[in-house]
Amino acid sequence: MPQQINSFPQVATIAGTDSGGGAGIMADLKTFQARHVFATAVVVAVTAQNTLGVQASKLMPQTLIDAQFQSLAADFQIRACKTGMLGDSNHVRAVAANLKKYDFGPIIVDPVMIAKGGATLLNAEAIHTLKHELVPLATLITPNVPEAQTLTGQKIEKKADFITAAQMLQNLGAKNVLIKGGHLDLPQANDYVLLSDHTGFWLTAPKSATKRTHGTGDTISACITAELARGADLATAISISKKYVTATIAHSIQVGHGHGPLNHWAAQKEGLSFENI
Ligand SMILES: Nc1ncnc2c1ncn2[C@@H]1O[C@H](COP(=O)(O)OP(=O)(O)O)[C@@H](O)[C@H]1O
Ligand SMILES: Cc1ncc(COP(=O)(O)OP(=O)(O)O)c(N)n1
Repeated sequence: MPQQINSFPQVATIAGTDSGGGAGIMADLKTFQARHVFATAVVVAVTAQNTLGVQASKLMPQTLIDAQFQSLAADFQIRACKTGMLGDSNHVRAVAANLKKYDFGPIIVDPVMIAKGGATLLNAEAIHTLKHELVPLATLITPNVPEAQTLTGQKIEKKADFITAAQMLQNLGAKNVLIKGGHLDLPQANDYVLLSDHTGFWLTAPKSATKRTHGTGDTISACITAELARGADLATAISISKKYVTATIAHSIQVGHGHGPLNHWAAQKEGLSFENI
């Protein structure tokens, strides 16, 4: 009898590494593993980083970016992918060109700009390039409040501002929008979702009083990528991912001396299976 080939959902992160293990590709890989998908990665940048900040970083040569995409496309069936730290204009352009060339399924664009410690992860010129060349390719864009404000010019303070900014991001070409509200000084972590059919909904969770939030944006976007690859519809993938990131923040682990990393085992710790968190 021929051996049955087990097709396992395969995903890709296209982003930067974090030597401290809390954010970027490292957070993505931990999330993918926890959410039962097979993780692959295109390394765009390498950072020397820990929970105290980014000490150094370097962007990969563009030929190596192209080669990594080619390697993945030649051997894997990538069902969904996400982008993170892209560094500069040329690298945003190179990633956009590869995402047009290869079908990696739904594209989740996390428009990472500044690390929690304040380091710039996307320069000013690259913001313009991202807005015009990568955002139009996005199945879903997942900015935090400062990133959404930068991309739209819309100040975000109250609920109506989230809705206006989300509509502006759709006008830039993103099909669906998730604006994450974790940066606002509120007792709740409120996020707003605007879907391609123009319906919107809020996601709300209690805000944990902790500074162990390094990699929250990476984790929620990686979880959405994983859930889409496993077959969920977008609204369900986003709702599951909000629950997952909330659990990883609420059950924090003591690692490092600054903005600590999340607990990617949190769902298991709560006795929640990967299907029903
Ligand atoms: N202290 C917190 N407690 C609970 N949820 C949080 C907390 N901080 C952020 N979140 C949630 O984590 C996700 C990402 O957070 P946010 O800080 O807004 O974006 P980013 O990590 O990209 O800067 C969002 O769902 C947000 O609501
Ligand atoms: C390589 C790399 N990518 C992304 C980030 C951003 O992480 P962080 O500052 O914790 O913010 P969120 O992931 O929560 O948006 C990074 N620091 N390094």
